[in-house]
Amino acid sequence: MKEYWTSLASLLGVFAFCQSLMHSIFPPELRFAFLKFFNRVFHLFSSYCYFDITEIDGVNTNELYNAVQLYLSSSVSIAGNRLSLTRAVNSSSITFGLSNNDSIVDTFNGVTVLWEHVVTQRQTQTFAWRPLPEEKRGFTLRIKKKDKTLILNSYLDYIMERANEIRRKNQDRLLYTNSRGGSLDSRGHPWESVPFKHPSTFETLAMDPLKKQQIMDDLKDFANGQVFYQKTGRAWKRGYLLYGPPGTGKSSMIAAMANYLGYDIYDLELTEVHSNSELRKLLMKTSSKSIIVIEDIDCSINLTNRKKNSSNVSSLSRSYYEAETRNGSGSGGSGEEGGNGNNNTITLSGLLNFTDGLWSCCGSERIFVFTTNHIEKLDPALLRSGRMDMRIYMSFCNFPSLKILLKNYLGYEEEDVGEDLLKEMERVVDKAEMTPADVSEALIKNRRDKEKAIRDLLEDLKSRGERNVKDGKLRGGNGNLTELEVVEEQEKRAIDSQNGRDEKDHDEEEIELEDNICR
Ligand SMILES: Nc1ncnc2c1ncn2[C@@H]1O[C@H](COP(=O)(O)OP(=O)(O)OP(=O)(O)O)[C@@H](O)[C@H]1O
Ligand SMILES: [Mg+2]
Repeated sequence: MKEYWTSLASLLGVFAFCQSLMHSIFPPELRFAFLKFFNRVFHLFSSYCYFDITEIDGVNTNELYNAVQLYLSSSVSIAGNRLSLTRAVNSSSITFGLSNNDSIVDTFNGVTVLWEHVVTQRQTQTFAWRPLPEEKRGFTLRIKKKDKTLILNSYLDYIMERANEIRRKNQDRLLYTNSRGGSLDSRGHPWESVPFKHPSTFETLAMDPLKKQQIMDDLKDFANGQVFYQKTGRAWKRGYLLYGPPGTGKSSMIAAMANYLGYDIYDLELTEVHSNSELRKLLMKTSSKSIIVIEDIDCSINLTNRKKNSSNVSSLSRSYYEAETRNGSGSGGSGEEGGNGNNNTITLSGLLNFTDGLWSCCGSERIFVFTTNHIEKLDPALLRSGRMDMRIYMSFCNFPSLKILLKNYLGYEEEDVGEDLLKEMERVVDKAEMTPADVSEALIKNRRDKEKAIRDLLEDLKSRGERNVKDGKLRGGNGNLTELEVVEEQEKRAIDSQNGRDEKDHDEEEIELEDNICR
């Protein structure tokens, strides 16, 4: 051991001597050339190669630098003992990072690499369009030469992907709206955004637990389904239709979906969109991993009459034709649209293209959610599978939902309520047809006195149930209208109206055809 130290000291001594000799004998240019040469020889024989990832590339920020910083933050937070902490704008969490000139080892597919965070003082401020930071920051990646192909092909991609995930997790999600009408912001963006902080989650959502689990599984399958969608040649998107009476949790469900998947929400206000092409532009400006929501689709716009009375143009193509000519003239709707006196120039075809056509694939991993209180009013074209992959009926408060609400608002488990009261509630809850919103209100009102809250709620449930039976609102021998019956009834009505419309459309088309032939 002693010998080893002696030889190392003598080697260093020789090196120092050579250096001082160089300083005294050789001019700086020669010294620099020698060092460069020495460096080259060293790299030639070294088994490592190095990659520099600087923070600023020319005058642009290097995205890879930010990605590496974020990526390393996930491993540094566990391993490092001197860390830098940052908190980004729009973020409610803190990110750990490597301190200046610190290094860390990472392993990828069995290959070990070394990252060094290099910070040096910027020497002179060269001319730049924007002031550069005083410090020059960058990462140096050291890898074995034999691993170069693997690293360059997949490691850096992996880092970018992981960084995006971390960014999404750390950053507050955004809620976008197009309420500014067709006007653009200074960056040419048609959407305005605010941080999205809705507290609704699947845990707080009152609905049948089995149905809830089904929806959660469906969402997870979708989010993890990149390979599946690619393999089957389908666009990576999914449509959900939420329907049911007001106050049954449709909007809360959307918030829960966004919180569950970590997606942004685009709340599309159809009445603010003036044409099909504007709709397309809005779609193009949405990001992937997002939920595009059209609430109360039956009220937003008259979308039921896809085919309209027309003189000499096929009605379906007419709706396209109308939209396009109006776009061409640049007007916001001249009044002849659809022949229904409605100034809005969006057509059902435009909307279907938005969710379903080629344009819908200009991003990926997107969910479309439509909500309505009246499924029977919707055009069947909107309901067909592929467009609405899942139709979810949000029902009046039933017993499983009631138990969830009691837990949410009073912190009560079943045993806290008491067996008799619980049975009584179970007996009356379906007949009462109270929405979860009504039940929530009743519980919030008395949340300081939990027993009173339960008593009042039970009274409320009973009196509403009796009233419903008396008014003949409920059907069946015992006056019970089951949730299944409600769903069946609504869907049947929707399908009936589809058949009716199809027949009517068919007749109209035949008349049109005859007219055209005569002409
Ligand atoms: N299923 C539910 N689970 C938990 N809370 C609910 C549920 N349904 C309604 N609520 C409560 O009632 C309020 C209103 O619900 P929400 O806005 O989600 O209903 P909605 O179905 O979207 O109504 P509308 O059809 O009028 O838009 C929510 O703030 C929530 O607190
Ligand atoms: Mg709503």
